[in-house]
Amino acid sequence: MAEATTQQVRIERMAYGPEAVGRLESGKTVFVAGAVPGDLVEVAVDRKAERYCNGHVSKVLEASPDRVVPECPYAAVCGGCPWAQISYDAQARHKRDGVVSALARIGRMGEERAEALVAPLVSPSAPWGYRNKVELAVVESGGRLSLGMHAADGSGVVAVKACKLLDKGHQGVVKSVAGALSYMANSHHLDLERVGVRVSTRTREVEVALWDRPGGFPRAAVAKVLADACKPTSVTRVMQKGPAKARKIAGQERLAGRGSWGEVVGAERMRVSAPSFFQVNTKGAEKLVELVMEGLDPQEDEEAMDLYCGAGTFTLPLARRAGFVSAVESYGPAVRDLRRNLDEARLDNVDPIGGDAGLEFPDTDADVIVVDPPRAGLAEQVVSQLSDQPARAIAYVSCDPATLARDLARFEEKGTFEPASVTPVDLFPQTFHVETVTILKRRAGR
Ligand SMILES: C[S@@+](CC[C@H](N)C(=O)[O-])C[C@H]1O[C@@H](n2cnc3c(N)ncnc32)[C@H](O)[C@@H]1O
Repeated sequence: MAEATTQQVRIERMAYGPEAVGRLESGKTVFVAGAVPGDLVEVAVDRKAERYCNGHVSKVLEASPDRVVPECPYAAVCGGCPWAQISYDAQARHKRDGVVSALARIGRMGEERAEALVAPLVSPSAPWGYRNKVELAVVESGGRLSLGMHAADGSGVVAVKACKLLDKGHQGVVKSVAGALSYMANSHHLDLERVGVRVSTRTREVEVALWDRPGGFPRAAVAKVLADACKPTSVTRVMQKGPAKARKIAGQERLAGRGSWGEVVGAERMRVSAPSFFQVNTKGAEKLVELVMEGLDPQEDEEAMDLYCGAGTFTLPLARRAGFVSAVESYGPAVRDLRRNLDEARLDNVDPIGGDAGLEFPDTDADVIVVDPPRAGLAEQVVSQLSDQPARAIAYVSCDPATLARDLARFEEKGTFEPASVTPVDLFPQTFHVETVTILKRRAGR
């Protein structure tokens, strides 16, 4: 049956994505942008696929009790806060439900076991003003450069006066950096692909990272205009190669200041270079470290392993407590950051290994292990290698409930480790993303 272009839909739940889910008159699933579970809305259908449709709210007919007016005036047009129309309590409920559902279905645990395993969601930060990083999109049209936030409908950039997700003292930096660079582009050729800004209330450091391709670049003029706009402590240029998404870099140049960004996480001071991963929510990162340390309780006479370790968020606190740490990271800039952070912390009981976690899996017997892979989760080979370890516990930090659930099912098949707890942590309020810390314990007799 052909779907009408506008239909009344009762919204049932949130997807693990920006949209809410309901059913069209035909029974077909529709993913609706801007909706809240419990709403009765008029949906404008934008896209029809064989088994589902996508649409957006054209009118709210009956508002859900969980619907709120977003705190940010750009929420409807900017892609940064797709859940901003949902009250924070309801966001927290839907995130936990999403984790339970992934474990029950993809992890093949069943609803009852998943419900018992998943702890209440932990919210380490305020629901707004929690980010230490923002990434500005850049669009060139008719010889003019526009910088701003990615538009929710993918149609370019949204110019904003401030980003309410960014740390309170720095929300206006988006406008000053965007304004300064678009002004400069009137007189200089700037072939920017994106601009990253990292800020810290704790260290007062602000870094602007300009992502482009190798070639000529008005270094001094850019450094000067940014110094006037936002007094950064570091300005760097990151030259990419290959597809922009792959984030492979041909080189990095320090244009002004320190050439990296500093943050304090718990008791540790860390420096991170622009291309390296660092959690965007510092209080959230601290909560992850706390949950991992509580779950593993590393001892002085024990050996630890930290796979996908980045610049060392877990490596440093592990090295303070365990006798020795083998830390593996595949991305060159992050390995260099890790080495520098270990040097500055005067920690010499870590073996920093550059390479793929599976190929360079440490040739050692660990007592406790941390894994914190990207969204793709663990390679099947890594689950096997971990299952062959004599460790008493593994902390699995995940940013994707679906791949976590898949990997827990693989651990179950191997039979050595079983999950003792899964704690969802909200590092990304106003979005669908949810982080989890799973503690796996060695099964009795294994
Ligand atoms: C989610 S981040 C976690 C980083 C770090 N644990 C932290 O909290 O800051 C995942 C890290 O894994 C690294 N990575 C991605 N694929 C990898 C692989 N196959 N082997 C080792 N590291 C990898 C990425 O470069 C990134 O630094």
